[in-house]
Amino acid sequence: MPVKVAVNGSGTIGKRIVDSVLLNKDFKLVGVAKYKPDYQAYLMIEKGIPVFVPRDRAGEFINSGIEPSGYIDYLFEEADLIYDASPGGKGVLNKKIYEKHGKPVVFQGGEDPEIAEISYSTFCNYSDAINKKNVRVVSCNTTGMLRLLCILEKEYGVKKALAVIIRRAADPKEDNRGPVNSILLDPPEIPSHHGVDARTVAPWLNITSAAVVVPTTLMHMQFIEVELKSPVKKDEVLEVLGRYRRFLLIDSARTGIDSTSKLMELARDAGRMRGDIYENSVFIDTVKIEDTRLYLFQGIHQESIVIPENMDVAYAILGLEHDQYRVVEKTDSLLGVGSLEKLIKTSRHRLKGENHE
Ligand SMILES: NC(=O)C1=CN([C@@H]2O[C@H](COP(=O)(O)OP(=O)(O)OC[C@H]3O[C@@H](n4cnc5c(N)ncnc54)[C@H](O)[C@@H]3O)[C@@H](O)[C@H]2O)C=CC1
Ligand SMILES: O=C(OP(=O)(O)O)[C@H](O)COP(=O)(O)O
Repeated sequence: MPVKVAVNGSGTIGKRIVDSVLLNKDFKLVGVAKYKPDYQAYLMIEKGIPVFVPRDRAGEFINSGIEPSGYIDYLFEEADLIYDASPGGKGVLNKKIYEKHGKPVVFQGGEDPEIAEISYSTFCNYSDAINKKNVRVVSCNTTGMLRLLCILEKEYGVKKALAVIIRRAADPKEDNRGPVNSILLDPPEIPSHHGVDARTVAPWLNITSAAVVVPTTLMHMQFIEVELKSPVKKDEVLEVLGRYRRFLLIDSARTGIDSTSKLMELARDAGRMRGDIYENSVFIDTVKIEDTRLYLFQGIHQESIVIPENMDVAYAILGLEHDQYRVVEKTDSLLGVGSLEKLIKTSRHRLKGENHE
């Protein structure tokens, strides 16, 4: 029997969770909670997705020509698992409603860590999430940092890390946010919330982070410096990251991809849904090793990077699978994680005139 899933909120993250649930035969989407009768609601109805609405707003939907499938409380009652994809800070209010229904919930990174029993990132603490009632998937930048740092910890041990994060100002749809022509310290002190948040998942991690916001909507960019417990070679590190499909290794010299805009174009040209990049985009020419010290730049597509982890965590919460690697394999194959890597490698071989048959 597939697990019945409800999604509360259908903005940047919620709509992507909906699509990942629809791809997965282990899950059945009961429906989505919508709060405004906007074009997104029409689109969902067109796609056959049941839309549930607040009791006091049902009239607005019906007057706009949208026939809801029911009220939101019914959606939560029917579900085995709820995804909260509400605007940051609203999840804590929603939690009181979820508690009445007694269903497990996946919260997002815009909530405070206290909202859930644990904060989560698959490569760091999958097994801690098994059979938990409430789990919080950390935010996009923290997810990108933790994927890298938890793998490096496992392979080499991490002594210390620094993350300097160049944040996108807003998502592409958010025409109400700035800054314009500015570089904003976010916050105007060190550390930024990212390092602190990473330690809610990986308390062993000695990390400092700093962040600025710049006027772009496409992606975040992170400069990471890590001091490892043992010396490494660049090829070894790249081989390790390559084993995990959630890293897209970009060879800028050969592919010409040296910016977030070219990365986005690659994803769109490759036919990724919405042009999403679920992987950490690691620029391999920036991977520099000095004995035990490693430096690199990685691009993080904020709209989609947390979707694989949101999918993985359902298997842990519901106790469906105890082996994180089997879960990652399933999620990655459903979302096509790793497919861009193949594309880049193939074109690289073609550039070198090698036979890739
Ligand atoms: N947008 C991003 O780059 C990322 C966002 N996150 C986190 O994901 C969460 C959702 O963010 P976005 O999708 O960007 O927000 P969003 O603003 O794009 O979407 C939020 C959705 O929730 C709906 N909503 C409004 N009131 C609600 C309520 N009381 N309960 C449930 N839903 C309600 C809105 O109508 C909208 O559809 C936040 O915690 C955010 O911090 C995490 C990673 C990346
Ligand atoms: O979770 C995010 O960023 P973060 O990891 O820097 O906190 C998302 O890009 C949301 O950021 P926002 O709070 O600027 O909308």
